[in-house]
Amino acid sequence: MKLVAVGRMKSGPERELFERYAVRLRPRLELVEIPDAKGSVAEVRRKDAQAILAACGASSFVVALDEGGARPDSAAFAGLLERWLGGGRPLCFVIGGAEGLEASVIARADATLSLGRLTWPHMLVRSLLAEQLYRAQSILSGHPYHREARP
Ligand SMILES: C[S@@+](CC[C@H](N)C(=O)[O-])C[C@H]1O[C@@H](n2cnc3c(N)ncnc32)[C@H](O)[C@@H]1O
Repeated sequence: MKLVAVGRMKSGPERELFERYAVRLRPRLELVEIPDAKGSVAEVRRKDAQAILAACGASSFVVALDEGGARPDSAAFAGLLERWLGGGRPLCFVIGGAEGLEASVIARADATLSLGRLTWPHMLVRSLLAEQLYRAQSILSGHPYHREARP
């Protein structure tokens, strides 16, 4: 699995939180960071989009993290992840930068994923995604990390 994300994560609490979950993931999660682009909002989004889609590759199953995307609960996300991994195409998650994702990325994406309607800082989205991937993996393997306590 690959995570293509805009910006470089410095060492510190955000990186530690991401790595806490990322190191436990199987298959491994390869992080590909796209350097911040310069220019107008439209230019930044276009440059980001080109770099993101090139990093994912033409044959990948692309999942774009987007506030307006699909909102599965964690159990449903685990089911989706199982299906995506079993689909035979390289799986590539995508997180935009401060200016967000260009519409071309959403259009190219094979699936979208929302972490709720609130806007999260893009560096934090990496950690949230890594945690949900770990939770999904735990659900699929029957590991007690995920507790289904709601009635
Ligand atoms: C700071 S946000 C960009 C906000 C920007 N104004 C926009 O309209 O997209 C940076 C990236 O984090 C991700 N992101 C932020 N909040 C999210 C959420 N609630 N669900 C899914 N992805 C989110 C998206 O990939 C977004 O492109």
